[in-house]
Amino acid sequence: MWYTPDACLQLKEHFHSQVSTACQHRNTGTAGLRLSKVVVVGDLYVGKTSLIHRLCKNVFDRDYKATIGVDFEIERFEIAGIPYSLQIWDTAGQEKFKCIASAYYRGAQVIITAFDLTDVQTLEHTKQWLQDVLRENEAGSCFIFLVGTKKDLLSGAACEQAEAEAVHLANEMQAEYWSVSAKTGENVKAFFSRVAALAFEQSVLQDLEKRPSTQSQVGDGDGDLIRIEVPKTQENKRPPGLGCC
Ligand SMILES: Nc1nc2c(ncn2[C@@H]2O[C@H](COP(=O)(O)OP(=O)(O)OP(=O)(O)O)[C@@H](O)[C@H]2O)c(=O)[nH]1
Ligand SMILES: [Mg+2]
Repeated sequence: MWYTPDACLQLKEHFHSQVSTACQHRNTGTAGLRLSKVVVVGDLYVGKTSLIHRLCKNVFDRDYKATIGVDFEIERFEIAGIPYSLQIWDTAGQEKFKCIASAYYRGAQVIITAFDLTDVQTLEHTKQWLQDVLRENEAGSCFIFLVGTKKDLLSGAACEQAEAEAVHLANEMQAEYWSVSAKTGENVKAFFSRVAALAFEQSVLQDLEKRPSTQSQVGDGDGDLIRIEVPKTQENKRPPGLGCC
């Protein structure tokens, strides 16, 4: 299993009843128009850029090109019939670029701490990466994921061992654990679809809370299964002056 109940913080299969009702009535307010900010951090060479490029461009490049500072991609999803987008910030793992990248940590709704499944040191460093991002955000306001990359390079006992250590650390970090391969694409869409679903639900709930109380009483107590489709089209935008030397 790519993620286990042990490693999963949100075991529920359904949206909050208010959210599913709001979706049925196409009454999700401005939530569908908003972008959720996702920040991806982790040591250099763990595969952050490769993971994002697999999702957004469906490509894999064997050659390493270090990210300089930060870069971002926007990926559109459709969740319970409502369009929803993630703005995914790809940060540099190299120490010398850390001060540039950390300027973009603020306002993260989702934090993805990535490590290389074949390099245990990169797992050990994820706690520090997480602390750095949390320092710039309100405590308890972010979904946290621990993601093991390069799953294609491990199998059998070595894989089980690495995953067990990761699940243990994920529990300490209050993070949900996933393992992925940018090379084969394994779990990449499933993982980001889950990220999008959780961010979407939170955004809709926040939107409903802001409305007058009579309007927010729309729940009928029944939830809908979370249904997500990753659309074929996407739009990639880059901030001026970023993502290049
Ligand atoms: N086999 C395998 N190699 C991978 C995978 N993901 C990334 N790589 C390779 O690992 C190297 C580093 O990948 P990047 O995505 O550039 O790493 P990064 O974390 O963005 O590195 P920085 O930008 O320096 O922080 C590249 O040579 C990739 O081809 C994977 O899933 N499987
Ligand atoms: Mg990179």
